[in-house]
Amino acid sequence: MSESPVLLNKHEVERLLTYDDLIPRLESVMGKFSKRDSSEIIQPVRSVVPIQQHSGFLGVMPAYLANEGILCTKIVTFYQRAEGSSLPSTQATVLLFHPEHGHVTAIMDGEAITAKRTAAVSAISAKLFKPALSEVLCILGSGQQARSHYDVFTKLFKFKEVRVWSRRKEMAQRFVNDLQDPVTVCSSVKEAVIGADVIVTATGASQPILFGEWVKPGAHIAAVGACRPDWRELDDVLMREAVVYVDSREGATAESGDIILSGVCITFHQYNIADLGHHRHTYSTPKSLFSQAEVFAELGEVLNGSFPARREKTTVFKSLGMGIQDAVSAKLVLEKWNSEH
Ligand SMILES: NC(=O)C1=CN([C@@H]2O[C@H](COP(=O)(O)OP(=O)(O)OC[C@H]3O[C@@H](n4cnc5c(N)ncnc54)[C@H](O)[C@@H]3O)[C@@H](O)[C@H]2O)C=CC1
Ligand SMILES: O=C([O-])C1=[NH+]CCC1
Repeated sequence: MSESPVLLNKHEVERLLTYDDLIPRLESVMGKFSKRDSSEIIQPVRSVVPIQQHSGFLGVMPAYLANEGILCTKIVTFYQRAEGSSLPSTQATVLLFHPEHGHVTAIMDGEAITAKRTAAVSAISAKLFKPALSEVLCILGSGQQARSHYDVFTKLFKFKEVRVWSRRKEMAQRFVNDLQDPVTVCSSVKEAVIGADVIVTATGASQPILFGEWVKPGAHIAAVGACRPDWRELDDVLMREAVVYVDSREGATAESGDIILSGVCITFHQYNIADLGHHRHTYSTPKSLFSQAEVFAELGEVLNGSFPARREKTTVFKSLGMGIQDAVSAKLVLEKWNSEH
């Protein structure tokens, strides 16, 4: 009979998962994923069940990494919370399985994994795409992701100034009060982003909050929120002017409102020639005046050398989150735990 699974709470996962260990594993797995070798990695696009009555979603994120012997799934819920709600908007549990026998080997908190792996992947994007001279970091949002992004970005890079903006100024102030180093609290998004070299968007917004006209040419944007096809954080100007990188092309096509909606401007009608008394033919005019923002490459395609990092341009890394990122994180946590027991 199989042994009982190891159970690890948020505190344990937070303690065991370090950015120094995590970043090289994420770089390696994302590079491999982008080679699309299904004998090595299988990761379908996340299945999402809307919880309409409560403005929430349940997502299931499985992944199998054959060569590393990792079989995993994360189960995550995410909600659009009312302003001032004390409930977390993202909650998750990660399960590791024995790939050969199929039983569960570990059940662990997924909130810490989600916060750290997402921020670590954004930091990898910044390593590759941020301008060589990056002095100002701007974080939009003041929740869990904002905090993990602050932690890893200030650990890996040296900024002269860090700015934060949140919907309610007191939330940005509370965020800053928890930190050791000085951070500027901004009253508007515009004030926060003007002149910034690196911008993190980590909000629950469903309409654009970051406008291209405010963004310094050559800046890098790590866009973490807007994980639904009808949600956005970034406007059309920014999406069309920037070189756009994504974590997974399939995920971006299915889930990123910033990409999917970026071209939809004017919709023309379809009409049927039979209406005009001729033979029956359906004619349709172009659906939109502008074409959609193009995805230039996956982060993994840059990591594995198939595409360049266009650091000289304004760049957007559109992150949606991937099961493989959770899988390598969970494996790392379990390895560390095993080494202590
Ligand atoms: N790309 C990825 O892999 C992941 C993305 N996410 C997404 O990142 C975003 C942030 O997640 P958490 O930090 O966990 O949430 P959180 O609830 O801890 O923080 C959300 C922040 O967004 C702000 N916000 C909410 N609605 C807003 C609006 N309409 N306009 C402007 N600001 C608004 C809140 O005031 C708060 O500062 C969410 O959209 C979440 O779905 C979360 C996990 C992974
Ligand atoms: O990757 C992830 O866990 C999530 N992305 C959007 C909400 C949760």
